[in-house]
Amino acid sequence: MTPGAGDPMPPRHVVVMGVSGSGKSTVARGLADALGLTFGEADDFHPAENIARMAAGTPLTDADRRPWLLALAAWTADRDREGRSTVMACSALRRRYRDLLRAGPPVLFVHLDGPADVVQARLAARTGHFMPPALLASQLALLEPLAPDEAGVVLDLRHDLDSLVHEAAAWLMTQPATERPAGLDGGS
Ligand SMILES: Nc1ncnc2c1ncn2[C@@H]1O[C@H](COP(=O)(O)OP(=O)(O)O)[C@@H](O)[C@H]1O
Ligand SMILES: O=C(O)[C@H](O)[C@@H](O)[C@H](O)[C@H](O)COP(=O)(O)O
Repeated sequence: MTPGAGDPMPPRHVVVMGVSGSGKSTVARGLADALGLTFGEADDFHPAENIARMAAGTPLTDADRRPWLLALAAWTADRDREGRSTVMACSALRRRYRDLLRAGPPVLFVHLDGPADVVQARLAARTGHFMPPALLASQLALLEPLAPDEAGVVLDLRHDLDSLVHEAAAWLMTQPATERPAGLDGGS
């Protein structure tokens, strides 16, 4: 595999996770820019029906999410085959969702966590996004924090963007290359 620009090591894959409004997209973009990683926005992978459902104030079901999560894992596997490291903004609220995201190449998680009132205020101030602030309660109810056996770190979403990017990048530097399952072909 040929490493891409700014990619001295084998490809690595990061998912910035958290509830809607936690700052995933902002931090993931910042991290991608800082480290020269390929950025992915999970919102862009939702079929139109999922977007319409959320915009109408109805939380997605696990069945709604499954094909979406599989498409995200396939995108990561494709970039991996190209030798590109990635960072994706994806809610990844439940362990079973993260298991689907981990189905191909290994994935490291950066969970942006913090008080609901801070997130609620951010959602109330955010414009031009399909996700209604009222869905935050369902997202918080669904959220399963990273378990000790999941490769990841929890960062305080109240920190400013530069700090969060530095914290995430510093943590990534401490992570050894993850062992890959024998015969890994990127999940296809
Ligand atoms: N660290 C931060 N500090 C202050 N505001 C932030 C921070 N990160 C994101 N925001 C703002 O909060 C809102 C939600 O961020 P966004 O990245 O869209 O969250 P998500 O992708 O998790 O839904 C946006 O308006 C964004 O500009
Ligand atoms: O699984 C879900 O319920 C959705 O994917 C949701 O978690 C996601 O957060 C929305 O796409 C809103 O987009 P933002 O998270 O960017 O607000």
